[in-house]
Amino acid sequence: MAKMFDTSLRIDAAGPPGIPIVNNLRFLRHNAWYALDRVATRFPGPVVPLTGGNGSVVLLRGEEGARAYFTENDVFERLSDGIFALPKGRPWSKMFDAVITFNGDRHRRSRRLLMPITHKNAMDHYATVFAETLRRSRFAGDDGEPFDMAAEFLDITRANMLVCLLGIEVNDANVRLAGDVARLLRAFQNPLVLLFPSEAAWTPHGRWLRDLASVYDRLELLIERKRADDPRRDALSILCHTVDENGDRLSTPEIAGELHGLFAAGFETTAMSMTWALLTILGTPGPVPGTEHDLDAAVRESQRLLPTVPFSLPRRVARDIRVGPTVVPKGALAFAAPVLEHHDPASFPDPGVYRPDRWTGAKFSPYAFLPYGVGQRRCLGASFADLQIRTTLGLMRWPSLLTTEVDYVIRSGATAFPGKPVYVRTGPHTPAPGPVTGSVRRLWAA
Ligand code: HEM
Repeated sequence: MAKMFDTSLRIDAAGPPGIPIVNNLRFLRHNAWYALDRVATRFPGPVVPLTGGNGSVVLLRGEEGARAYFTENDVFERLSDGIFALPKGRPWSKMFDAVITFNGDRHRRSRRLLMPITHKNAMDHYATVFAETLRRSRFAGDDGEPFDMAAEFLDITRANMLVCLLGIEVNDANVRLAGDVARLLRAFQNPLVLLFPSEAAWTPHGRWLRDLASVYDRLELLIERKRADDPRRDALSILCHTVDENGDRLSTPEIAGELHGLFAAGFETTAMSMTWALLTILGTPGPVPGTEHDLDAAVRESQRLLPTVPFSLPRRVARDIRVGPTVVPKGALAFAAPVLEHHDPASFPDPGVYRPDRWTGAKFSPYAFLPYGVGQRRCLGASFADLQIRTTLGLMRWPSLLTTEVDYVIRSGATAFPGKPVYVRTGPHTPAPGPVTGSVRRLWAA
């Protein structure tokens, strides 16, 4: 914690001054919108000291800021254990042993050994699974009963992760395993789990450690079985049988950590990207996408307008670095904000307007459109997610939108969810819904 509140870090960025500690507390009291609404717009340069008055938490923005943030990986280091400086070597540490938290050579090695899971042969297999999962979903029914599209997409992506990532069928025990994996990370954000680290079985922390051990036991058992089995096209089998040109391979505990990370990074994000895409398609008057090209443009435009990961995963600044006129101090906690870049009128004229045709023949800077980040740390599952979104929406008969008041809520500081269920109905089409209202309109203006 101490590092996050290092209000002694000096920074000289043009913009209004502030009182260091008061501003740090004010920043924490608000949700992430605070940075957008109140702070970022008041600082003109590529470096925005989010806490005002000191350099403990900074936002890097614009072409110059985003380029430094996403390409200077040896300076902007991914945090290994969330934003809290937790002690190392504890039972939970294995949860952070994955490509998503590694830096330097360790990061490069993990990425190299994970890459085969997105090779073409595997992707062809995944596409077949995605189509089959959609066929079994409520989107393929026509009973006319309303259902929550976000919840249904979560079921769909969970099933796809079980079959494509772990290579196991969708049954009760495996769905429970997926739920337990997802809960581990959520529990880590519960202050009761973190602040009272008693290992007694009845405490939240003790329960969490027990759950953690049980999840990792199940994953390691699965890995051992896959190693003994013939190679197959699911990602876990590929990882178990991948040996690089130097004879290097991931060990069983390493694969378990990676599976946890891949699941945590890919399950809710993909479901919410599909939710925002379907919402913008159904909630915009006019024809729905009729061709692959139209759908691709609609998905990109929804990812631009309502990004599922509006703020990047935080980095710690490893040494002083100059970005534009400002020196970002060593020790600062740094963010980039794809949502701000996506709404920069210099890159996207009328940024609040949903306009899929802006993608036809257009070329945008890789630092302006960042749904998956960019550079050496770009989302490792981006092609898996893209294929899943386009296969699922591409094969769907469009339902009707019933809920039109939708809030854009950032949960756990990372993923944007609708605040409440968003109901749709399949079957014969009902009249077009009224205009969509709610806090999504702060980004989706017209
Ligand atoms: C639409 C769905 C998804 C979105 C919007 C998304 C977005 C992101 C973003 C923004 C980052 C961080 C980039 C950065 O801070 O530099 C990231 C990293 C990552 N994502 Fe995704 N992601 C999605 C799906 C997936 C899937 C399906 C998987 C796995 C199967 C996955 C695995 C990862 C991993 C492993 C990283 C860390 C990469 C590294 O640090 O080298 N993601 N993702």
